[in-house]
Amino acid sequence: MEARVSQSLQLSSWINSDKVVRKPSGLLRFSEKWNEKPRHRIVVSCHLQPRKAARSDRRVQLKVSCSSQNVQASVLESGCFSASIDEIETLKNKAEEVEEYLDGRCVYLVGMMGSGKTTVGRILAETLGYSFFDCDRLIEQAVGGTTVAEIFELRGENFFRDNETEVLHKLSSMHRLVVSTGGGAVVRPINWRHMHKGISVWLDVPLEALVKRITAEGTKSRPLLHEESGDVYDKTLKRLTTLMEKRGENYANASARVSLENIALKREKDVCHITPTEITLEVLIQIENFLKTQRSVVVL
Ligand SMILES: Nc1ncnc2c1ncn2[C@@H]1O[C@H](COP(=O)(O)OP(=O)(O)O)[C@@H](O)[C@H]1O
Ligand SMILES: O=C(O)C1=C[C@@H](OP(=O)(O)O)[C@@H](O)[C@H](O)C1
Repeated sequence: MEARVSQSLQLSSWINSDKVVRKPSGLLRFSEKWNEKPRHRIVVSCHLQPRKAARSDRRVQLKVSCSSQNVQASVLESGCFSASIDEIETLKNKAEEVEEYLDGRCVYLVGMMGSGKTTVGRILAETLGYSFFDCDRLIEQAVGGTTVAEIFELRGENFFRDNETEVLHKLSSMHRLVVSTGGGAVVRPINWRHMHKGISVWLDVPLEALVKRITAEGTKSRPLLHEESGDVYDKTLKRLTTLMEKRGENYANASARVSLENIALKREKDVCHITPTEITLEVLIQIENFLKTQRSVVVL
């Protein structure tokens, strides 16, 4: 069922769809359900800028929400991002090239908390026609609907990590998934055994940018950030620096690395202005590079 949900999200299949309802506000709404019984439903809302702009300037707000009667709503999550039509086309073309090499293998996004695994993961899944899963949400469900922060507080980090390993184990037997892992999933070698069944990508974001994102969002949902005292920016930076020192080598186990500093250099932009769509494109490029190299090694 998961695969069917994400396939219907492929941009080509819905953006040209006859079922799209156009409203004067510029809102396009597309709703689809499967089977005779309305068990699975997906709603895609797409805001096109109403003004007349050059094609490359027109931006699309994509909002995706999915629900299913037999899968809890938080598994099939909602997301929102903005991209130009040209960017979407470039992403789609790159995804088509990468799919040939990827051959249905899962993609695991790893990286520090706040590195954009969830944001980029959703776009990547949609672009590849894969299903998206967020490990933290799956752990919360496995433990009975409590939040990650509550699990840490009531059951401790080890209990959380055991559940994380179990979730990765289960996901590793599946195909065509993009998985957003928790920032600490890279520490246990057993988790790498599961993730290496697919392709792993490290979203490498400079600490200062991470701190800006996390403090803007609030640190409440991230229990490992509550151990320092003082100003929220300083203590978050301090804690992330310590975690990064411990985990840097672990992240480097990933099949591919996407460095925001490198993207910023390439695009002559500030790191903080690199969009999730630009990062997703780089993820696809790096996956392709890795898989091409792997293929050429096998041929030799
Ligand atoms: N490229 C980006 N530029 C600016 N903010 C971003 C970017 N990617 C993600 N964010 C924001 O950073 C925060 C953390 O992103 P998220 O995807 O939840 O990270 P993770 O899943 O790695 O913890 C969110 O508020 C998100 O909107
Ligand atoms: O870095 C970590 O150890 C953690 C990161 C969190 O996930 P995100 O990376 O999605 O924030 C979550 O798994 C938990 O709070 C522990």
